[in-house]
Amino acid sequence: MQKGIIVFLNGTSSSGKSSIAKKLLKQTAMKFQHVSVDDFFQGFNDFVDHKFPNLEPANEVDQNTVAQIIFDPIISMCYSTIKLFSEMGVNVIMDTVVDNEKWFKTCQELFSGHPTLFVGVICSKEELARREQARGDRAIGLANAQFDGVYTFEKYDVEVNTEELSPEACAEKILKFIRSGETYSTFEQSSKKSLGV
Ligand SMILES: Nc1ncnc2c1ncn2[C@@H]1O[C@H](COP(=O)(O)OP(=O)(O)OP(=O)(O)O)[C@@H](O)[C@H]1O
Repeated sequence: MQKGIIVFLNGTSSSGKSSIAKKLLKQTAMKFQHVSVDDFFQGFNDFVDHKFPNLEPANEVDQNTVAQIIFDPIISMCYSTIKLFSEMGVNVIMDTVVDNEKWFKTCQELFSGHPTLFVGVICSKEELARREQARGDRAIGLANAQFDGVYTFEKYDVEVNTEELSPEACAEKILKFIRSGETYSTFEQSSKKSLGV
């Protein structure tokens, strides 16, 4: 049974991942599903808001504790969903920032044996800062904070520089690689420098 391709878009916030994903979804030559971790967090927030509208916490819970209790399982759920879709033969675009070694290794373990196309979505710090200002819906400095944790790889299957290429051209470059029939070996062989967990 043929597994679905996982298109792993590796880029910081504002690098252009969602814009590329939109173009991949719009074309008709090949079908994809778009899986973003944001949707899983949104689902959790909606669940709490609707199911527990009168929740009155008796304790202050700090961000680290929240992250340990709920962020990790939510992120795991997102990655597992991607794996499941691939197992079902569905092509998936993975649109989430993986900026630490722990989560990168988790993806590698989970996606082992699944064709994972490793795409470097490249953009300079200066342009990321400019986009962040222009968007107004992301914390200023977020991309810069993620930069060193995200761009730690020497090799990708496909590299797209979003300062030079439009989202359409980036999507076309990715599709061209898929059509070429080359195998995707880079992801399994990659390792992230130890940059914190
Ligand atoms: N190839 C491109 N050329 C020019 N501008 C771009 C390009 N790709 C994205 N942008 C612009 O950069 C901004 C961020 O793009 P996008 O939402 O695709 O990034 P992202 O990586 O998905 O960010 P996040 O992870 O924060 O959701 C948008 O304003 C978008 O219009």
